[in-house]
Amino acid sequence: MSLIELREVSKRYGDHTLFENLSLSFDTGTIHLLVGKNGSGKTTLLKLCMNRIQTDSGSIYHQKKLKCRYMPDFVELPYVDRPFTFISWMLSIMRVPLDLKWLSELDIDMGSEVSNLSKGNKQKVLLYLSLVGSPDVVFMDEPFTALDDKTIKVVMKRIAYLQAQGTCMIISTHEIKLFSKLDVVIHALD
Ligand SMILES: Nc1ncnc2c1ncn2[C@@H]1O[C@H](COP(=O)(O)OP(=O)(O)OP(=O)(O)O)[C@@H](O)[C@H]1O
Repeated sequence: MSLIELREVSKRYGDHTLFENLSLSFDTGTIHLLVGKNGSGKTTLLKLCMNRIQTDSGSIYHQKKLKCRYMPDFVELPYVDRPFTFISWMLSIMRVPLDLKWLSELDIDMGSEVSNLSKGNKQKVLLYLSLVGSPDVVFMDEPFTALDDKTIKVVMKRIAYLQAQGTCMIISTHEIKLFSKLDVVIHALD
């Protein structure tokens, strides 16, 4: 049985039909890339998969007790704490142990308040929390937009590691080339 299944899902906004009877399944250890032009429905499909928005018809099945993570394309992070305090607090809520090796690999600017971090460093904090531990499913919306080349390599290594551990990742991206060495399923939404 798949972790998540979409069965004949349709979604429209007004008279704009984004998906018509779409059926997809997401299994353990698979990477799915949602690709397509701006406005083609990548974020909408992610939100449907997460049950954050309603379908117009069709159904979405989630295996019970799935550990899911979501990395949105933008979040303000208005926290006065430094990254280490913020991350430790988030991990305690998530009930996931601190992984110092993964944290050091990302090389986050630990000296500034989270709210004052650069865009790339904020994205690193979100990536840390999305890819720490052993989630069953990770949803990521444009996770590479503010990252430098070195960080992209680190993140790709982590994604490959998690895939080997059995994590399913569903990623909206314009950067298909980054995944050329990985086994991925591409969903073209144009
Ligand atoms: N809540 C909403 N109400 C009305 N229309 C919406 C809503 N959310 C999204 N849309 C529309 O649905 C379409 C798909 O939007 P979506 O954000 O899923 O696209 P996307 O592929 O993620 O785009 P981008 O690459 O620009 O991030 C767009 O035309 C958008 O305007």
